[in-house]
Amino acid sequence: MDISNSKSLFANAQNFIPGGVNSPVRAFKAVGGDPLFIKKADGAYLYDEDDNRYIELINSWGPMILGHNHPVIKEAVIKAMESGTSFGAPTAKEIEIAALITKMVPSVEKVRMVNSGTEATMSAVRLARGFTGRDKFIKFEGNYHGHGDSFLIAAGSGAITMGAPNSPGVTIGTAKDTLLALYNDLESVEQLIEANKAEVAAIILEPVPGNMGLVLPEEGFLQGLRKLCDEEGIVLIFDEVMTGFRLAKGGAQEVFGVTPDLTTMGKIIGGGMPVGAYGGKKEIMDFVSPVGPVYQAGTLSGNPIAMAAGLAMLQYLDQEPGVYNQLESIGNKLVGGVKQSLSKLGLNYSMNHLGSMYSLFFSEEKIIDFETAKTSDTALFGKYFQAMLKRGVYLPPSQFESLFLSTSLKEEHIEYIIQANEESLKEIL
Ligand SMILES: Cc1ncc(COP(=O)(O)O)c(C=O)c1O
Ligand SMILES: N[C@H](C=O)CCC(=O)O
Repeated sequence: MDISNSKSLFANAQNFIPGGVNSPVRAFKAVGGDPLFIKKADGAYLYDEDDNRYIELINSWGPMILGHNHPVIKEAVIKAMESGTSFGAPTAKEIEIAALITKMVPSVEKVRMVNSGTEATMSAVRLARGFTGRDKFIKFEGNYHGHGDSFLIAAGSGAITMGAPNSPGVTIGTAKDTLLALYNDLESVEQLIEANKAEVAAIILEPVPGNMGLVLPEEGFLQGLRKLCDEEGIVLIFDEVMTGFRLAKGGAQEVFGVTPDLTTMGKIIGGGMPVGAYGGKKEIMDFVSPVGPVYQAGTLSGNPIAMAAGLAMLQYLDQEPGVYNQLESIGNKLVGGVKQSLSKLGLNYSMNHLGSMYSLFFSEEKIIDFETAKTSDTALFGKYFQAMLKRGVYLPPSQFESLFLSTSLKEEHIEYIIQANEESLKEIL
């Protein structure tokens, strides 16, 4: 495969951009080789600067749930562009999207739009602190909530991929208020709460973590957290930046029937534009400025182009019959095929799957948390990644990320991926 244009662009990019990329995981450091520079994308495909075509299994890290360049989103963006790109003033579309979010995610009674998932999680924790008058919060090892200082402690995603789950630059003062629990381990949470009685403002978690590879909550874990929060006056925050509008209209909270106090959203909510949001109970959300004392603002928050894209995306997901069944069926077929190949080849690698998200771990352990995720053979994952790429399948370039499927994957794509997966496994083992 000729990737000479990507190679020379990457060499040049490194002169002007740290590591040549605007987000670390894109640099392919964990899997070797040079990153591909992407020229365009359409439906299930990405095209690089050398005109190679790849089937998409990242989908911009989740947002492109309908595939790329979907006509509904494209038309909404073009139409919005004709009226100007930013006003810094309220618009009618902001009410429309906020109302639709509250309909799709009933625990969200009021919502504030921001520009990224990072802003959403930072703002939600600040709000929980302001609301409770407490300073500390609990997060889980291997969960990723964006790059806010207080989250870069035992963080998943690019942080663990780059070998820096605890980032320099985060002060001891900040870090001391982040308490670390073990995912799927209620006892570890109870101990932290006991040791920090009446000091914990919030528990924040990815209800279905996708940033240490995909991990599923064990029976009773989310319910147990809800109970603890109720007993201790702690704000329960579900970070649904990945899972929101993906696992179901109402996200992981709908799938597992557990209601958080606050929810953070991102990715799909912007239809591919930079959007995040946080929302939840009215009594908590009314603590946000200008009605309440907790400050949070944004020059481009609620940007009209971004709102048009997000609204078109959410309306489609809300109204198009069978869209989540379609995603479920794509996921089941693909994962079923990959599992068949694993057993045919006598491999016991672990797979976690839910709806349109899955991860194949190069580990024979059941992956239930950060410790077990880290048993994966990341060097072997790197070889697998390259073998798939060579066959035109674009995976997340890290073992510690989930794959994201889109409705644009048709039968022929699924069959091709299953075949490529089997050939790749044979090649690397
Ligand atoms: C669960 C989760 N929370 C927060 C974030 C941060 O979102 P963003 O990258 O839009 O800042 C991400 C992804 O990066 C995420 O996966
Ligand atoms: N896991 C991250 C977000 O979901 C990956 C995106 C990034 O860090 O660039």
